[in-house]
Amino acid sequence: MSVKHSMRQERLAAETLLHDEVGVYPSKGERYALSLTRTALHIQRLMPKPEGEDQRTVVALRDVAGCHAPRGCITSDTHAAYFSIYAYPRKKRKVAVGSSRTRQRLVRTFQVDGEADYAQNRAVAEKWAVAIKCLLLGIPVGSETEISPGLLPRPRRLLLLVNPQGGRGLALQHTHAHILPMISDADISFNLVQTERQNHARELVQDLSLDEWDGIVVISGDGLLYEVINGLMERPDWKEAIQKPVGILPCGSGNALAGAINFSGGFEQALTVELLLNCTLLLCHGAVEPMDLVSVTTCSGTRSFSFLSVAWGFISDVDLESEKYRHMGSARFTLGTAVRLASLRTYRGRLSYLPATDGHRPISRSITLAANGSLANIRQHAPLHRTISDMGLCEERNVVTKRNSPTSVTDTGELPSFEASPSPAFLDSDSFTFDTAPGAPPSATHSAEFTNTRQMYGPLDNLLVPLDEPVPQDWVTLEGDFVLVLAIYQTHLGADLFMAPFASFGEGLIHLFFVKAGISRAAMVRLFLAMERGSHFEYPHFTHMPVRAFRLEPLTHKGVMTVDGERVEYGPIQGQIHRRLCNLITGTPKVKMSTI
Ligand SMILES: Nc1ncnc2c1ncn2[C@@H]1O[C@H](COP(=O)(O)OP(=O)(O)OP(=O)(O)O)[C@@H](O)[C@H]1O
Repeated sequence: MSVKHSMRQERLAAETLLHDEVGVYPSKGERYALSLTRTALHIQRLMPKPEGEDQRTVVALRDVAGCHAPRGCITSDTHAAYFSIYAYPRKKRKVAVGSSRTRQRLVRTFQVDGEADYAQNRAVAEKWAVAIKCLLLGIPVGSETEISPGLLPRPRRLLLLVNPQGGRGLALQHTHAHILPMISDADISFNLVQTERQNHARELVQDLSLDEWDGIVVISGDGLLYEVINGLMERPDWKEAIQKPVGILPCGSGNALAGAINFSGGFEQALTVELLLNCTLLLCHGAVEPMDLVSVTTCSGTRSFSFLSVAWGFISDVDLESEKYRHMGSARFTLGTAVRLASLRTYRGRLSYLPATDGHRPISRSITLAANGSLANIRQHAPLHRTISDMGLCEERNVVTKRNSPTSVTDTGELPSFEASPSPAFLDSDSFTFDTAPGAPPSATHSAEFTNTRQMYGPLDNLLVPLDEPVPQDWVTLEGDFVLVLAIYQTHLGADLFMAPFASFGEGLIHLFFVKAGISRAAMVRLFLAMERGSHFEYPHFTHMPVRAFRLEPLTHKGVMTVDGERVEYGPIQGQIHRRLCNLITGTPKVKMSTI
C-alpha cells in the first residue's frame, strides 16, 4: 500500500459522519456529544462537566455486533427516541494466575431529544442506527450520504449447523452462551441444526433449498465445513450452489480456517472462546470474500474439494494419532506432537509440482520478521422444515432429512499400523534426488475402505493428468526421504499454527512445504514452536514453494494422508488450485467485497 493511499485511508477513517448531543438511558441527567466515524463511535461527556481530564469513550466498530432503534417510548419522556449499540469489547478479567482479556457484552442506549417532537427524534435515532449498521456491514457511507433504511439489505438468514461432538464437545453450550445472543444483536435470523453423525451435514446441504439462506455456517471444527463444501459440489447445480457463502464458528480442536479468518480480521492470535467471539463478531459484519478450493484426487479416482491442506508424514500422523486426546481441545496437537517427536520417522516418496509463475518467473514470497521474531509488514430442493420467523429467535431442533440414496462413505476403517522403524536422533538426509523428468510410475497402496460412490461435480482439472501417467514436462519432481509434506492454502494449520503468513483466501496459490530427513528432534521442536509466531521460515530444513498443482507419491508402504484434517486413502494423491471457487464469510471488507 502506498503512503499516499494509506494517508487517504486514515483521513477517511477519521471523517465525522454524524454528530449530535444526546442523553442516555437509564439517565441521571447526563449529556454526551456523540460522533461517528467510519471506524468508531466517540462518546464525550458534557454534563456533568468532567473533572480533570476530558472523559471520552471510544467504541471501536469492529467490536460492535449490531445497533437497534426501537419504536416507541421507553421512559415517561414521550418526545424522546432511542437507539442502542451492542458492543463486545475486550475487558481485563482476573484469572487464577494474573489476568486475561475476554470480550463482554456492553449495551449503550442513547436518548435523542434535540428535535421538537417524537417523529423527528425517531428519525434522527433511526439515522444513527442505520449509519452504524451500514458501517458494520461495509456498506459505503460518507458525510454526504443521505442515510435512510433503504441503504440496508434485508436481515440475513443463516443456516447454522452445529456438531455437538466437535472438539471438546462444547459446541452446543457455546452456541447458547455466546453465539446466539451475539447474532441476535446483529438482526440475523437463523435455524440451528445439530448434526447427528458423520456425513449428516454433507447430505443435508445436497438436499437444501439454497434460496432460503444467505449463508451456511458450521459451528464446529474444519471437518464439518469440509463436508458442507463437498456436499455442495455433489449437487448437479454445483456451479450456483458453491457460490453460497459459507462460514465457520470455531468449536473444533484444530480450527485452522477460523485462525485464518481471525488473522485476516486483524485480531491477535486467539484460541477457544476468544477465537469464537472474534469469529462471531466477524460473522455479524457479514463481508464475504472469494476463497480458492483445491480439487484433490486420490489413487482410487475419488475427487474431493479441499479448502485447507493435504498432509503426509509428521503432520497427518499427529492429526490422526491425537484423535484420542480430543477432549483436550487444541492441546491435543501439542501432546500429539510431543509423542510423535519421540519416534520421529521418515517417509520415502516422490513429490512433483507445477511452480506458480508470475509471467515467466516463479513467484517467490518473502516475509519480514521484526527483531522480536514477530511478523512485520504483513497486512495487519427440499426446503428445511423450520419453525423460525425472519425476525429472529428460533427453536433449536434436529432437522433430519430422510434420504434413500446409497451415498454413505465407508471411510471409518481401522488405522493401519506403522512400519516399525528405528528412531535415530538424526535421520539420513543424503538420499534426495532432484529431477525434472519423473521416473517410474507410482506404486499405489490402495485401501479398500475408502471407496466412494458419490457423484462429484466441479471444474475440469486442466493442470493434471491421470495419476497413472507421468506428470507433465513443465513440472518439477523431487524424490527422497521426507519428515513431512504439506500443501496448504490458508495462513493457519491450526488456530495457533501460523504456517503460511503470506497466504490469502483467493490468491490462487498452493503453498507447498516439506521437511527433508536429516532434521534433529530438537530442530523439529524449535520449528514447531516458531510456527506459533510464523517465524519458522528461518529454519534451513524447512522448504516452501508456491505452486498451482502437486502430486505426492508415497514410496513407503504404510502411512497416513489427510485432506483438511480428514484421513483419506493412502497412496498417490494430486491436486490443483481452482481460484475463487467458493465464497467465505470473513467479515472483513476488502476491495470488491460483497456482503451477505
Ligand atoms: N453428531 C455427530 N457425532 C459424531 N460425529 C459427528 C457428528 N456430527 C458431525 N460429526 C463428524 O465429526 C467430524 C469432525 O468434526 P469437526 O471437524 O466439527 O470437529 P473436530 O474434528 O474436533 O475439529 P477440527 O477439524 O478443527 O480438528 C466431522 O467430519 C463430522 O463428520
